[in-house]
Amino acid sequence: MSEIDDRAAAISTSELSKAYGEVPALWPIDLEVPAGQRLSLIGHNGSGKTTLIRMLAGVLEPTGGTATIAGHPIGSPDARAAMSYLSDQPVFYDDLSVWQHLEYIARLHRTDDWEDHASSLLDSLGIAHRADDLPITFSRGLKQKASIAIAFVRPFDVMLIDEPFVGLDSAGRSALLDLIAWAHRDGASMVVATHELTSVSASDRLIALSDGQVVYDGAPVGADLDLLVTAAPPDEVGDSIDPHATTDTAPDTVPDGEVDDSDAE
Ligand SMILES: Nc1ncnc2c1ncn2[C@@H]1O[C@H](COP(=O)(O)OP(=O)(O)OP(=O)(O)O)[C@@H](O)[C@H]1O
Repeated sequence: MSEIDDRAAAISTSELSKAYGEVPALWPIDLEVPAGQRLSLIGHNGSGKTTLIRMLAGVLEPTGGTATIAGHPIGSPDARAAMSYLSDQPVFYDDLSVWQHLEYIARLHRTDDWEDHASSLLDSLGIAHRADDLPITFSRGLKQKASIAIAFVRPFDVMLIDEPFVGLDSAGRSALLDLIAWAHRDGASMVVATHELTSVSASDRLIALSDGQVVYDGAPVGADLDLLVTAAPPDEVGDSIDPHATTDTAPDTVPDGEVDDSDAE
């Protein structure tokens, strides 16, 4: 018998949307991700995955709608405290080593006994020997590994992960999959946007986006992943896809000439 999880939903959105100028990047989406769920987000290039993740992370202003993380409005201090965000574009402080990044983030989130956890993260990612180096001097893959360690060193209820496998060697990929599985087993909600379709089957749930609209929301098992990443938006979707309900109106408030407004954390 499964235990009842009475925590607030990991993610809840109501008509959350984003447009750039007159172009909708994400149509209004109503999404409920229960606490503890492991969700994979797939879709073709430009389908809206990063847009959704960045709005949830509180680093990109929505055009319309609302959303919460662990019951807290996105962008609020409580939402940031509950959520760890692993961006697709690693950003580091110029003058901090990997270890100093880990210490800074752990202390910022008042993490006790972080050193052992930090050491084991660096070991599992194979970068313990680079702990005292500046991550800004790293290769793309090493930066990604440092960024993964930083995301996992602090406590979180929800982790938002965008394209985490880019640049990773097979050992790094496998270490990351282990970390995601470990955090999920520990009760965290994991949302992973990815083109790495082989990683999807371990999820509880799969959502596919196409041109900013949900074209599939269901179990990963049995889903035709190759078809889903090339699927047209709902009004053109074929019978083999189970389209999820979306609104058929474009985002209502469209700011003029808006550009992506952040990488700031
Ligand atoms: N700063 C921006 N200004 C204008 N349009 C943007 C901006 N950022 C994203 N877009 C557009 O929003 C749409 C969704 O982009 P998004 O980055 O969310 O896609 P994605 O699914 O993450 O793509 P990829 O798989 O290539 O990472 C695309 O059409 C993209 O061109």
